[in-house]
Amino acid sequence: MSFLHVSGVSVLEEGSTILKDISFTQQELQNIAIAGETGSGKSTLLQTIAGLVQPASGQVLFEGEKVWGPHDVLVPGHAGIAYLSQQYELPQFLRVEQILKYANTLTSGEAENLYTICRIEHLLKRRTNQLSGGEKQRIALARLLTSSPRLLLLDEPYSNLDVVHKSILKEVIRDISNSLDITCILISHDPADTLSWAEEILVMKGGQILQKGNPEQVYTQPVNEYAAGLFGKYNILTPALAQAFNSLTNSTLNHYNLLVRPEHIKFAKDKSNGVEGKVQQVTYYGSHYETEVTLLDTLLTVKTLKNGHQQGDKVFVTMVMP
Ligand SMILES: Nc1ncnc2c1ncn2[C@@H]1O[C@H](COP(=O)(O)OP(=O)(O)OP(=O)(O)O)[C@@H](O)[C@H]1O
Repeated sequence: MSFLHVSGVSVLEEGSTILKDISFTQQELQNIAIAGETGSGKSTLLQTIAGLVQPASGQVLFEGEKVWGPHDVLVPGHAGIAYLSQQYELPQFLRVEQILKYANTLTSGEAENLYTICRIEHLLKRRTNQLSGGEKQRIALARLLTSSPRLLLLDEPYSNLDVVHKSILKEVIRDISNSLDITCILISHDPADTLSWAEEILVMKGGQILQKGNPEQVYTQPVNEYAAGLFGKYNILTPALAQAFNSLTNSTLNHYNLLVRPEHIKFAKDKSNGVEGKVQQVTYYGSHYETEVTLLDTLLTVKTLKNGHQQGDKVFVTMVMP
């Protein structure tokens, strides 16, 4: 039995199809991330899993039992599933400890442990109007977790957070899985959040799952330009360039490999191991350089740690298979 089994879920709103035939499974403690452009249906999918949106067809099974939609039950939602919305709200001007006390069904030891995991022990005496956005969000999260859910759905938790609060929240989310044994599904626009955290990534477009795979698969073998673009810069190899690289590297590029990440393009010593090109521009990004090179009428981006080139240089370029 899967922990979560979503099968053939479609959602209609105002006559439009918002989700179309979504199916996937999640094992307990498996980290799943959802990526996709704005309006691709990510939030609607999480809300349907949580029992907050009614599917027109298909079903969600959580721990083997059907999650009923809002049309089927008096109080929408499922006791074992918590959904942290992008628009979470905290009551105004109350002390944090009061807010948490109302929701709390934990023993005092369990509650203390939860506040430590959420990094909010030092905030309990504050009023909600004396908190930063990141602190408010961790309190909203702690409040959800006081009901001891087994599945936590995080809807873009990192948007609007500065670097410091984002890195605190990343640690909190890891501890929630590791120490509290809560399984998570997370939506994020930032590839750095999803690639480093997820065991499986669902790529959504137009209400459908376009690609499903582990981070290495979706990063190095995107099914199309849309999927490639969600996880960073990419080059498109023309058939002529693919053929030239094939003969240099003794490999056979299939259609997946025609979308190539800049770090998989390398400079070579001479024409015996590289295709001749001309440097158009070198840009510094702090952690690396990106060099734009034209070769065989195609503009490619090469990512390197050091820079040894300038505009107009003749260079030789090859490819490493990811
Ligand atoms: N209740 C509703 N009635 C009508 N249309 C809706 C409703 N809820 C969502 N939609 C539409 O469904 C589509 C998917 O919305 P959803 O919020 O799930 O996308 P998303 O991928 O989460 O977007 P974002 O990244 O901007 O949050 C959008 O075009 C949205 O306008």
